[in-house]
Amino acid sequence: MTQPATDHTARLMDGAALARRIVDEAAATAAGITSRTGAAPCLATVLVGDDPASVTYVRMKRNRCARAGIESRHVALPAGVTTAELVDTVTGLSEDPSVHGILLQHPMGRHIDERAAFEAIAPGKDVDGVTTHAFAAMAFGLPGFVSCTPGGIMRLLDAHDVDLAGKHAVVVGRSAILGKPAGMLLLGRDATVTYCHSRTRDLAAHVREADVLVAAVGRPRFIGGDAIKPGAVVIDAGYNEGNVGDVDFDTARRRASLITPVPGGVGPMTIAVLLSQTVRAAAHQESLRR
Ligand SMILES: Nc1nc2c(c(=O)[nH]1)N[C@@H](CN(C=O)c1ccc(C(=O)N[C@@H](CCC(=O)O)C(=O)O)cc1)CN2
Repeated sequence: MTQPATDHTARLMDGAALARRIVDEAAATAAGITSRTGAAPCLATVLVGDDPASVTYVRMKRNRCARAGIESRHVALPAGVTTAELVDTVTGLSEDPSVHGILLQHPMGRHIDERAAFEAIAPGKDVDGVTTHAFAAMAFGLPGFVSCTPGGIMRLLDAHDVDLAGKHAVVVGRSAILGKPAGMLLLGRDATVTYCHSRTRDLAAHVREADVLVAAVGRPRFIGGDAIKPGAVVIDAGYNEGNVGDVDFDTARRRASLITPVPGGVGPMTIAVLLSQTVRAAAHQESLRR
């Protein structure tokens, strides 16, 4: 993996192109389900409040669904909704046989118990991989739905033939739907995983040791390229305002062997995995009804 640190530019991992292929596959599966059952796979999207970034992400998800022949049923709740009301809404969708998958957009507001809200999603409809059930299955290496961004990261690594066994993967960030599951998935592929976070001492020293770096802190250009090990694979899962990642791309690409751009890297993969898992959920629910 060693590369000279000068006169070098990393190869881009084109998440947008790979996402298009995954969405095309999902569209073909959706078409089959629709012709067999007379009803398209259906994703319920639940949005609390009107945070502009969340509004945009949910709109993007619904647009991609429409293009893939997946119905999306949107539930917009006021910012002041209580946890109990949100749980009731999600429980109703979990019990509705015409809904195959549920997406509850995060963040939901500081007054909401997000864990309680996520846990109201029936495991079979948790196409966003946010429940304890999904996390445990993923951690044990059992089949199930994975959290979409970490799932997208793994698909990007596989598409670029990145061999993870024995490699040192450093995950910067420990959120329940990104950093933590990303580290577990890498561990499941025999990487040696270090988690770093806001209380980590001398972050740069850890980053320097990373063969594979996953940046998921949510702070623009937080990780400078100078700390990146020459030849490292750099996955930037940051989605900060202005489409800026967590890694300083211009300096990082001079040292990395492979790097995801922002935009066009991990972001589109997140949505592609959501659609792919939605049609899988619909196909599974259809098989149970036969
Ligand atoms: N319940 C969930 N909430 C959130 C998730 C999630 O997976 N499940 N992820 C993030 C944000 N997110 C999806 O919700 C997301 C972020 C960015 C993108 C994306 O495609 N970005 C583009 C650029 C955006 C643009 O063109 O405006 C890119 O990187 O190319 C998709 C999804 C938070 N919440």
